[in-house]
Amino acid sequence: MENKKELRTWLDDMKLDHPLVIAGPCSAETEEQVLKIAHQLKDTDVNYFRAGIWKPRTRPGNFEGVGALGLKWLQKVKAETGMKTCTEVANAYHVKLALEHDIDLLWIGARSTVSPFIMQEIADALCGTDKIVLVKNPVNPDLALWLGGIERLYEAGVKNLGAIHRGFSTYEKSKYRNIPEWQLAIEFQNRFPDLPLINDPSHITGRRDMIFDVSQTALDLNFDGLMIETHTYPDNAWSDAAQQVTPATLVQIMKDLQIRKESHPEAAYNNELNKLRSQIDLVDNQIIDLLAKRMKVADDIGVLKKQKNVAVLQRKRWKEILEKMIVEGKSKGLSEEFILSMFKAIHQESINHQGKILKS
Ligand SMILES: O=C(O)C(=O)C[C@]1(C(=O)O)C=C[C@@H](O)C=C1
Repeated sequence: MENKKELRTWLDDMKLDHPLVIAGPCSAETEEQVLKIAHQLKDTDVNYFRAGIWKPRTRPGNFEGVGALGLKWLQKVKAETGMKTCTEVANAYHVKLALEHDIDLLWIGARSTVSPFIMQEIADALCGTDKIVLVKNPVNPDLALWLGGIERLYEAGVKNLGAIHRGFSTYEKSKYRNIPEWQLAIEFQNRFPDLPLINDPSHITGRRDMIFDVSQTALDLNFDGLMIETHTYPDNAWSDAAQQVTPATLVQIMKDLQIRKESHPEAAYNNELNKLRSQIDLVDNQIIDLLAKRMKVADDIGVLKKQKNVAVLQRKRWKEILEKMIVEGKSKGLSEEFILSMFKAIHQESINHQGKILKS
């Protein structure tokens, strides 16, 4: 699959003056709940009404969705409000039922994207459909697996495609439910700049108070839309209560978000920008020179270690460097997260260099 302008035709055809918005409850609970939320979202920026019908849960015993019955409620939503509808599908049977109930947009969840077998089954079931199909990133930060899932759909003749960035599972403690790994989303855009990319701040944050911030970051990174879980009574939701917002909050979020342009035609702005970019280029070259210099010292240490048969990894020294650099970085306005990831990468390169020397 190659990038091409036509990949975003379905989105361009909507002629929106704001990012695409998909909203609605995490789970369809009752017909009354679904319709109430839909009516509250009817005259807002929301383009697609979402509701989970089949809910993949990490452990058994939690609410697993109302099943096919919920599709009838979504049909009612469309009939009563005129809103387009969407839901998650996780196998060929779900696809068949969703298509039979004329669901307008289907998305494939993170736990399905990880499995090429399931993705192929879903792709075969969707063969040739003109419905919009969005693929969430797999739970692990694996860009090839994510793109591979989308490619299976493309090869099955699904042309109205897109992706949803919902963050990645992590073993490390984090303020996020699923860490965003923005770099991966940027890489995704580098590979497929015209494939619509939607952000899911609800699943990234797991907390409603962080949804605005993550949404703004996504828009600043040129995402095409947002999927935000919305419930009339978020605290009483049957699933993911902490991350849902009320329809009124959603409206406020959409009002407060700054939608920025990709560029600006003004000459003065572009001159100033180019001057600053030249400075960045200069500093970037200095960084490379300094890194090469540091690596040369690491190579010399490698030679010493080889002579005396000493191990590459020196945990105590490494811990000292990290601690010192975190303090140093903080005093210069650099976050601990940044210092850690940068120095971990430097250390790894140093280890790779010394490893080669010791093996030579
Ligand atoms: O101090 C050392 O022993 C080194 O080899 C240098 C270095 C580094 O790059 O800073 C590399 C590997 C060790 O684990 C610790 C530190």
